[in-house]
Amino acid sequence: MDAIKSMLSPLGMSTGAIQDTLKLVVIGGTVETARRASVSAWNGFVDSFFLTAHFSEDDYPYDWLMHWLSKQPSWGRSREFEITTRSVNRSGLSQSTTGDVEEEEEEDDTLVHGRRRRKVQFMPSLDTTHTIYYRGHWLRITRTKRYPDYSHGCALKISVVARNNDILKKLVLEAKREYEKDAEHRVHIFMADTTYGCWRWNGARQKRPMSSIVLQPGVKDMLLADCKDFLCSEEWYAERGIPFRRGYLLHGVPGSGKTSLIHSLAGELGLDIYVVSLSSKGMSDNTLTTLMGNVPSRCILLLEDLDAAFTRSVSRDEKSTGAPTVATKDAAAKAEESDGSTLSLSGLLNSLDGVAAAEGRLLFATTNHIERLDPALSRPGRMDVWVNFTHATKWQAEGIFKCFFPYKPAATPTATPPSGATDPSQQNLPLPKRKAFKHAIPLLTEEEISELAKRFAEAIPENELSVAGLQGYLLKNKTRPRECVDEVAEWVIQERETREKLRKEKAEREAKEKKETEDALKKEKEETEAKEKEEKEAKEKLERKERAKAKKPREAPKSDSSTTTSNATTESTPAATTPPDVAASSDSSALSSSSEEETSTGVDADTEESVTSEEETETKAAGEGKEKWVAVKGGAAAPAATPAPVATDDSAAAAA
Ligand SMILES: Nc1ncnc2c1ncn2[C@@H]1O[C@H](COP(=O)(O)OP(=O)(O)OP(=O)(O)O)[C@@H](O)[C@H]1O
Repeated sequence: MDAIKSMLSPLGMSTGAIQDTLKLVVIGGTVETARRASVSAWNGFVDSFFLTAHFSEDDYPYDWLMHWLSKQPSWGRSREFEITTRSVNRSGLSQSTTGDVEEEEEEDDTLVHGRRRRKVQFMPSLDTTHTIYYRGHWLRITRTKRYPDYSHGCALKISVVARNNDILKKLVLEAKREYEKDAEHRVHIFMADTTYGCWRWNGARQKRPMSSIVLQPGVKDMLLADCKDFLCSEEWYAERGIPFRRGYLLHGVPGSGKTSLIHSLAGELGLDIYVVSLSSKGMSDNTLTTLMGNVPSRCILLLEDLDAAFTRSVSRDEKSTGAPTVATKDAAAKAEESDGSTLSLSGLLNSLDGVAAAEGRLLFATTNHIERLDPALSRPGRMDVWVNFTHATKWQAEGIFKCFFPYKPAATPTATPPSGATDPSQQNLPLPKRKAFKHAIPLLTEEEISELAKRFAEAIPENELSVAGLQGYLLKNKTRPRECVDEVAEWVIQERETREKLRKEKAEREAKEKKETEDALKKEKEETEAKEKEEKEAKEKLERKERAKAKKPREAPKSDSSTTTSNATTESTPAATTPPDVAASSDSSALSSSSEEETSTGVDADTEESVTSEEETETKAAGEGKEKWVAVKGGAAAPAATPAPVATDDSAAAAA
């Protein structure tokens, strides 16, 4: 210290201030060291005594626990929140604090300016540790972000002081049970993410009752029974060494209920739906194989619009065969370049039943054009059950009418359904009990609704209109059942007219497009031919020039000797030796020299003659012409004009 003092004294600093600074540094350092030591001791304690479980947002247990936590009163008392109006877990169930939003929940069904009022939800904020008491243990719960730069990718960490992990198992099982109980009215949809080759949760939809799907008698029951039978026959398949997979191909006209049936089946069987669009951007064999390998064992895997996978066409043109024509091959190549899609048929087949393909899933594929499918794709083993969907039959029309108009509940409920209507979709639906019915629908008796449904069905032509079309008409008239039946014949006529008009427009459009394509092709052909002709001519010229060049040195001595005699003779030499092609190729120079001569001599015909025709030139070189040339040039402006033909020849030779 004395040494420091003696060192600093010449600088004029007070030793008291230095001492105080040093003391502060020492004290600060000690405190920080103590803090760090205590943190690491605590972490060591936690690590050695706490059991810690991690839950990733990508997986179901995270959802179960978030749902379970949202119901815990202690979670509700937490002092730090994020506020959101979005559903925060896969079930779409509210992630709300208890108490705070009950009032909001009561108003859930009210509409404000025609829109459903949004529910505000409170979410536990990130990186905050919450403590919850559960079955005699204190749970420390922290929600963290796995990738700070991305909005997705949260994780949950739960630590508890316990001797074994029984308490955590109980917690997860309880959370799962509660989640499934609350989510039993929903179907979860997952979409394929081709960029990362993974599945993304896309939403949870209300289950659709099977009775709301109207198909020909027996079809729904057959499918449902087949799916149920498959799901409980794992051992049977294993014993026989058959891969535990089943495929269903739903094909037929658009708007006939293919997708709706799959949704409904998923609800009935309690399965989630994993949707792959094979024509989506970036889809490749590898991505598809990874995706297919990652579907859970019990689920519905849906391949939509199977026929569009390889034509890469978004159009569902009925006339198109889907066969890879030359044009479509080019288009496919271009599409491949632009969207990076490299899916091949063999890649698809491998992903469906290769070694890496998942087992236990129900594969559903839909297509509007079964004739376009490769037989390998639709063979048994890949597609075991085929169902054809047609336009609406009278039976379907009657069923869908009954689904739309509920009847007035009778004082004594009628136990027996109308004769021949064992299918629930052919039974009149009673008024919904759960909520007050908001639409002003005149309530008719069951008999009247049945009667109206029959009349409605009679007016609908068999196998001509889509069920989706009928649904659209009924939706427009959902509060007018009687008028709906009275006006249906008129609607059918209108529909036919509209379809006819659309068909004509389409035909015209196609004819126009065809003509445009043909014109474009014709023009292209003409252009190509003209170009080829030009090239051919240029080539010929070039050959002639080369020939001329080769000829020139042989005649050179002649001209040399003539130069000694007169200028005129010198001029005549190139004219005589210039082959016609050279003359033609150097038209411009010839013309320019001619015009020069023209101005100087007023005679050009002879000059042109001298450079345009081989025969003439040769004749002239031999006799008369030569004389004529000499006479013109020599007479008027021989010295000035002398270089012109030479220059012409030179430039032609230079060009050659
Ligand atoms: N058989 C049916 N029973 C009840 N509703 C149906 C039926 N067919 C179609 N619909 C109704 O029509 C609409 C379209 O049906 P859906 O999407 O299931 O048809 P799709 O055959 O899958 O059509 P696409 O081939 O164009 O995908 C849905 O709203 C559905 O309610």
